[in-house]
Amino acid sequence: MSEEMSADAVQASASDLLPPEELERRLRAIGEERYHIHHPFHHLLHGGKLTKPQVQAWALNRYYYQASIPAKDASLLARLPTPELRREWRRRIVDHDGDGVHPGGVERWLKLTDGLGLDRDYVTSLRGLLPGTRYAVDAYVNFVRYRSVLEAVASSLTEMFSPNIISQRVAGMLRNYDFVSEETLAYFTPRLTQAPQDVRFALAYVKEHARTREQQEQVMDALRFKCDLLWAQLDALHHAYVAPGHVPPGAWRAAGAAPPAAATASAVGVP
Ligand SMILES: O=C(O)c1cc(C(=O)O)c2c(n1)C(=O)C(=O)c1cc(C(=O)O)[nH]c1-2
Repeated sequence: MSEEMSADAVQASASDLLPPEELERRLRAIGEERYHIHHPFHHLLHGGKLTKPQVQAWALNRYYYQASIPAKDASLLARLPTPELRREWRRRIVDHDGDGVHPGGVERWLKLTDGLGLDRDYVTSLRGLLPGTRYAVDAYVNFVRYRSVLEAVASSLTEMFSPNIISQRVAGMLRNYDFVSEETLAYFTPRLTQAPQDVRFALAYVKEHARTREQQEQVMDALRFKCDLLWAQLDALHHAYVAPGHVPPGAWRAAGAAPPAAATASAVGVP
């Protein structure tokens, strides 16, 4: 009997709507736990522990994230029901794509890959991407395309935590690497003001539009999903370029790096 009652109590609390401030508190707690600021690759990057080719690999792979953001925002824009919402979301696309006069984030990211000595045509061809990068980024674009508008908006909320990671990354990289400069890292400067603006809107939206406990859970799950896909991108980089150093066939390798074992074997006639 008492067991049944406690099951009922659990059921009742699961269906209780959280006050919006409590939803926000839980969202922030998800970031505290799961954001990629805790990933070992991030610590190596800003701590100056990576070689230039490893930093090049990061920039090359992350280009795909940057280039895909406006595509995911455009697919959401098409589903937004009011001019006010569309105007807000359109601003994000301009932030990334530029307006034809002022460069946007994608172009600024290419300044970073240029500055690191990567060939622009090769970067934008996406030929050197890690499979893990491709799958993680595509999962984000598809999530936004196929889930509810509420979940799609919620999945952008990792930006609540991005000013911290960006500040740490930029300060650390400028201090620790002689091959980067303020100019090559200029991508990040506008993000420090754009991200909080994006977040103000997205957070207010989910707090207002998650009207059932189930929807609030969906919002939290969307943020977990997004944290995971950012994490998975750094996992892929770490596995390929730090340890154990298994670069997948076809993925970018530093000039002069050893070819894959299979290629070496076949070159000397070993089956
Ligand atoms: O540097 C970072 O670690 C980082 C993280 C994130 C994020 O948390 O999703 C974004 C960005 N940067 C970023 O530059 C950016 O334009 C961006 C857009 C979005 C989004 O989900 O719409 N996230 C992020």
